Amino acid sequence: MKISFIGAGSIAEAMIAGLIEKNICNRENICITNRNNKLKMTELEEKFGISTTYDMNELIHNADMVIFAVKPKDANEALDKIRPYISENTFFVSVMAGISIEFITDKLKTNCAIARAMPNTSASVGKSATAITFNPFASNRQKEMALSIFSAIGITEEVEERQMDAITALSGSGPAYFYYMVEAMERAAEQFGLEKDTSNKLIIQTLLGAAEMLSVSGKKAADLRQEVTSPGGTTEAGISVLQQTEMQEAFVACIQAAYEQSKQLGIMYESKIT
Ligand SMILES: NC(=O)C1=CN([C@@H]2O[C@H](COP(=O)(O)OP(=O)(O)OC[C@H]3O[C@@H](n4cnc5c(N)ncnc54)[C@H](OP(=O)(O)O)[C@@H]3O)[C@@H](O)[C@H]2O)C=CC1
Ligand SMILES: O=C(O)[C@@H]1CCC=N1
Repeated sequence: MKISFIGAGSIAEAMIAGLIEKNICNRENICITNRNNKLKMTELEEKFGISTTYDMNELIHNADMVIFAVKPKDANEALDKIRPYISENTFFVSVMAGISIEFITDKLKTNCAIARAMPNTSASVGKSATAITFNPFASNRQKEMALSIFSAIGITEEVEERQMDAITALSGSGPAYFYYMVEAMERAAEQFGLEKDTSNKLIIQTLLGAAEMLSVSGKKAADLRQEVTSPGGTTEAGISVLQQTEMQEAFVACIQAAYEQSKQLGIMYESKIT
């Protein structure tokens, strides 16, 4: 199988790391390009043993899947660049936030198979939570291929395209919310004068353990929280501060803002169709 990437940033690199770890295809059959950052190309060649090229024909020709991973603001220019190399046989997989399949179809001017996917950077360790949707030109074989590739680097849910902005806000951006919370825990640990290595290990294991409990216990988050919260105890004292500061409301507003921004990215950059 040949998988090509257009865009060599955070998400492409996370996906490649995960795909290589799972031995999905020969390293040389993963090919990648970026706009002009040659240093990054060399770095990726050395790190992963994958192929790099600025020749769009080489990149797209015979690729079973072309994964499009540029920023929404660069979509117009990048789609213009690759249009001459796209045919009805191309399977185009966009991971861009906010940008619709309709926009991509209009830009590519070809009835090729298109998937819109939203993975996250935990793909790098095989733990992405990916949502995916397909246009009507995607064959069963192409759908199965995309599902198998994304499932190799995490879990995959097939969804309707109208759900993509919400999912982008929830699980696309999601890892960052947890990292942000960990940053706060690190600050607290530092203020207590705890040894950094020790506190980091404890924080990470706490996060992993809580995620595992949510995954396997079959209990709701609210019930698991109650189990930790002894009346008159430490957790109650801590959580009451989070309640006073309306932390849950802030979190909901955070995800709402990410959702609005995903919609806005579509409105902003799709209006520039040329
Ligand atoms: N980061 C994340 O967690 C996630 C990101 N996404 C989506 O993935 C996309 C990429 O995000 P991310 O990886 O963070 O972005 P980065 O900024 O890290 O990388 C963007 C890449 O696109 C390349 N690029 C820009 N213009 C062109 C062009 N005309 N032709 C070829 N390559 C080009 C850049 O090349 P150069 O460096 O040479 O300019 C760079 O390699 C976005 O649309 C984002 O919404 C989706 C899920 C998660
Ligand atoms: O922040 C962003 O726009 C991208 C999309 C989801 C995660 N990162």
